[in-house]
Amino acid sequence: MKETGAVFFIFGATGDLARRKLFPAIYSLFCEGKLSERFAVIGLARRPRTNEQFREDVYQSIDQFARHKASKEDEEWQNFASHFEYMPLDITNVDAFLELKKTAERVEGQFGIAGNRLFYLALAPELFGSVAHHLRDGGLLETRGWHRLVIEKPFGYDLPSAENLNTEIRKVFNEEDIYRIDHYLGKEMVQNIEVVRFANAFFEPLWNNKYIANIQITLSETVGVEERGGYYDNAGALRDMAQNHMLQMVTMMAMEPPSRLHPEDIRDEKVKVLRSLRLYESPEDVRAHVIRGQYAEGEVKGELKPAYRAEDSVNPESKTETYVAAKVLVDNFRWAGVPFYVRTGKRMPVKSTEVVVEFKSMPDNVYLAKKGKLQPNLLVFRVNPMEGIYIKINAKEPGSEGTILPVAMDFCQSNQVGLNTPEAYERLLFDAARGDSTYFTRWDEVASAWQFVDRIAAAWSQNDSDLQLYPAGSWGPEAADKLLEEDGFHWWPVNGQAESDVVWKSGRQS
Ligand SMILES: NC(=O)C1=CN([C@@H]2O[C@H](COP(=O)(O)OP(=O)(O)OC[C@H]3O[C@@H](n4cnc5c(N)ncnc54)[C@H](OP(=O)(O)O)[C@@H]3O)[C@@H](O)[C@H]2O)C=CC1
Ligand SMILES: O=C1O[C@H](COP(=O)(O)O)[C@@H](O)[C@H](O)[C@H]1O
Repeated sequence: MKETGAVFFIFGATGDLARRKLFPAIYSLFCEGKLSERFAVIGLARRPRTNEQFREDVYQSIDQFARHKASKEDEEWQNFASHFEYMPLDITNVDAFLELKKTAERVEGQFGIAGNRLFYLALAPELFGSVAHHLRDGGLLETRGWHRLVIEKPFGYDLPSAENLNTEIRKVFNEEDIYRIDHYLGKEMVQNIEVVRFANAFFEPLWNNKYIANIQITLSETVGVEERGGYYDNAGALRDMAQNHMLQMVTMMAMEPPSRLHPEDIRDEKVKVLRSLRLYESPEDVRAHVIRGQYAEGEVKGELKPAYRAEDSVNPESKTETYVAAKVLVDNFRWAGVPFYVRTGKRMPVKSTEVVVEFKSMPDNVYLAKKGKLQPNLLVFRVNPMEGIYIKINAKEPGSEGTILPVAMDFCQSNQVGLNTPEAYERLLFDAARGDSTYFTRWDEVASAWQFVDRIAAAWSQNDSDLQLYPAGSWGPEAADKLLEEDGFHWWPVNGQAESDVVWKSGRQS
């Protein structure tokens, strides 16, 4: 990409995603020398903007959200900004795409770009299909370089709508040129799961139902629906987080080692996991294994927050879930009998993404006869906000006669490797531009995930009496705790909460 350059077409350039994630990501790539001088960004949306106004918008977004700071006076900033152009365009109007073609050719001439084009759809999903057709009909796919389509989630509303969307897009783009974003796959520690699993002799041999009791995945957020009430009230936590991010994290934890580090080999292994998910058989089965909740008024970090139903653009009688927890089973040789407990919710007490692997306890042995608390070993991937790995083991209490204490080995990547690791969108944009689709979801993954989720949605649509309200700032409905208690487990605290039993941290005795 660096040699031949590329034009990034950002559809939805005046929107929230572009402002918070995409412009800052492009700026970081620029600052780190990952873009050559041969790049240009064409921002596209309906509202009028001059190039100067657009560059000011980009500056503000970088000032607020980028990890590299910019100064308007700096030559570097001015150089960067000169690569940005804006063109007002209504996606529903095919003639506008003929105009866009001319703009693209002019910009490519100006920066010496050889015809590579990356079309990023930061748009409402209902517009995805028509953009693909209009790109073709407007002649934007006629250059000699590559043409890639980056699509935001959600990819469809259910399996049939996802199939329709896919059919439309595939009329124009080949599967290998479609990059379906799941930004969790761009997170450093999610990518690290593979490495920790497959590059460490003391994990891989234990990574199966003989040694692992359960796996817990938590994606908790303190925010509510913010300005996205209209979208969210239709989607809910199941479609917004579980169908994509949550199930993708299950695949990273459960997949077999790929035969080669090739995108298709890795995605082949991930899709096998999705196909092995046990589908809930009936509405009763769903009710027994999937818990849904919706936040009511409550305090988060000492601040009173309104109920979900009082949020902007949300139906005041909405039955949409803002929390979902489930017991998921992966029916294959490695994972038979190991529950994956997953949960995600808005307005939780902390923002945290964590994966906890709980190992089976040692059989009754001489140490159990001693006074102490033998706890299961835990391996924790801390994805967000701090990045790191935490391992909990049992050890002798110093100075005692064999009393056992749980101790922690805590590798905090943010402290030890350095803060400021690339944001997910930086990695994913860079990968899309260089043609690496490893951390994008292939169509068969999307389809299998919908197949699993559709059973839940269908059961929920029949009867909503199981929707439980939870106060904002709590950990969600109690039924989610019972889900684990019935199996003799409990949720492990996230973000290092309740670590009073930990005596060693970062390898030092405290
Ligand atoms: N925001 C986020 O945090 C996340 C967003 N996403 C996904 O990213 C996508 C974009 O989300 P977000 O940025 O929040 O949405 P916004 O509503 O903030 O932005 C939508 C953009 O689309 C443009 N647009 C709407 N209709 C048209 C049209 N007919 N022709 C041209 N442009 C149009 C709007 O500009 P204008 O009105 O000027 O035309 C605006 O720039 C969605 O698919 C969303 O699900 C995914 C994960 C997180
Ligand atoms: O895709 C989405 O993700 C965000 C949470 O992302 P994170 O990187 O901050 O953990 C969520 O708020 C949003 O509802 C959802 O659409």
